Amino acid sequence: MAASLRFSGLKMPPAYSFPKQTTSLQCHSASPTLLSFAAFRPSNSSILRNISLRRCCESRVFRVCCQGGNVDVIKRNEFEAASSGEAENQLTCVMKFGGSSVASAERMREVADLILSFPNERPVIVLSAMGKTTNKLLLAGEKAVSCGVTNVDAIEELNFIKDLHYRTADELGVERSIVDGHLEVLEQLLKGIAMMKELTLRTKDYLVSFGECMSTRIFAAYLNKIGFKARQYDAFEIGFITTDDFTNADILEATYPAVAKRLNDDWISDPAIPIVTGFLGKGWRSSAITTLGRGGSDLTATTIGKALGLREIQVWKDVDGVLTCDPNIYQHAEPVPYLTFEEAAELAYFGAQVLHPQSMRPAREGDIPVRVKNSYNPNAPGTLITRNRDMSKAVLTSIVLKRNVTMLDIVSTRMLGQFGFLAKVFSIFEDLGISVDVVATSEELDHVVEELEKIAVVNLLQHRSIISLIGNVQRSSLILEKAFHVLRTNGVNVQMISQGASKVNISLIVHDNEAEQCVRALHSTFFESDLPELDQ
Ligand SMILES: Nc1ncnc2c1ncn2[C@@H]1O[C@H](COP(=O)(O)OP(=O)(O)O)[C@@H](O)[C@H]1O
Ligand SMILES: N[C@@H](CC(=O)OP(=O)(O)O)C(=O)O
Repeated sequence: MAASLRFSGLKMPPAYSFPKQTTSLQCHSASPTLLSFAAFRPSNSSILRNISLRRCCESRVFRVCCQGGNVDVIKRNEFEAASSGEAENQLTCVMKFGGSSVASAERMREVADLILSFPNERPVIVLSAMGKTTNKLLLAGEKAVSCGVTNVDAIEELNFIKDLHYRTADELGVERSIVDGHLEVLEQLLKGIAMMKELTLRTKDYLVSFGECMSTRIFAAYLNKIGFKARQYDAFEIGFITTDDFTNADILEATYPAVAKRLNDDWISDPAIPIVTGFLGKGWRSSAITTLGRGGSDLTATTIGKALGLREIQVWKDVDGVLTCDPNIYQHAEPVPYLTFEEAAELAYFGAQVLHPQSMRPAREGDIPVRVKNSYNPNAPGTLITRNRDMSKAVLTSIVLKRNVTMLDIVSTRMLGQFGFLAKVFSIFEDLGISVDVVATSEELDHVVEELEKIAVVNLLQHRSIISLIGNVQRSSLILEKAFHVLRTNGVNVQMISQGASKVNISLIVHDNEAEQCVRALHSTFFESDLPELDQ
């Protein structure tokens, strides 16, 4: 079993023997100077080459990564003398490129140039499917359900996908055979769906997996062709173990040591840039391919970052970082330079498409900084997400809109405050498997309403939006004062307000048709005009 140990700088013992299979050690201190004496020495010099000492940027953390063996605390200069040159060979960071970054041969070339423009990095690369391939695969599957087996080869999306991948291989000068097999099996799978006239969640996950399996094969082949040794990995073959919740699986703990071992062992025995499929895993009971939910490649990247104890996780997108609001709603959205893991998680959870909702968890647990960068504009500084940041000047960080939410007004038919009423309400949602702040289909809601009407008067209000104000809730009075002033002058009636338990989020519910206008007005007030001094 791999272990991850953590010491506070002050409490760290002068010498300590770590258990075998230790993969990651972290030393935290309030003062960076205390850390100058904190370093580690392998008691067995044969494992020296698997050890590295790193200072995490922007945080006062030194991280020592090793692979098995006993390690003792020693003075930093001793460590440096002992390990000089050896740590040079470790994998250093993870770079994830989303669909928009690898949408064509030209984009793949640019991404390769970008990766190679960091000669000091030895990155693990995570790729999503090319462009809109995942959507096209799902559409092809839906069409296959009703089109009849003989018509499968005429499905427009199937032909689009074939053409895109063959053309990309041709333009990059790699063999078409790299994706031939996958495209053939994909067509067979669609025929199977047509035959069965059904598309289960399990089949959906297998179906969409072709996107990542092909993009990574093409990209790895291209890097090899231009002289940079790369090795393709299917995540479901290297230890990404998940729950069996098809289309929305969770990563299980066993993933971390398994992935670390496989990638480290291969890197040590035969170094080649690892190119890993994002988004995919293997169900622990079913052994079938699972997916981590839409946008799940971000989670693949942060999982690898934590597993290997890397210095940094980079997610490369088509925008200059996390922005102050969705640029599709308001074009004057600006990049947010710094975020905490908590803010980023909240932002993603409440619907900002830019990050997968679960992706911050491994980064936070491993205390690994996440940088959101623009692959179309690599010089832009992007957003740096870390455990802590200076909040002294922070008011609002970002405004997030989640549309098409249904609001349920539930009034107890029994005496107000009756014991167990809320517990009963939530158990109804739990029994029906519906997340309270996630959009449910009207069919599901019929069941909820039916059940709730046994204990309450229920009023169902559809076409609502949640506007989440992510920021410094120490300043909540100022935020609310400003927000309500803006909304009132725009004639908007707020239908509900709640402050998240995480204390970085205030949510307002408004009618769908007023929501975008609200976001724009709130953005102008909070980001385009002066706010009062924070100590007032
Ligand atoms: N607050 C936000 N900040 C940045 N981008 C956002 C935000 N809200 C929505 N987006 C959208 O998210 C997109 C980037 O996310 P995504 O499509 O998942 O990228 P990729 O496929 O490259 O991983 C942007 O193009 C932008 O349209
Ligand atoms: N291809 C998957 C996984 C993913 O993360 O994609 P992207 O990085 O392009 O959002 C999806 O479309 O959901």
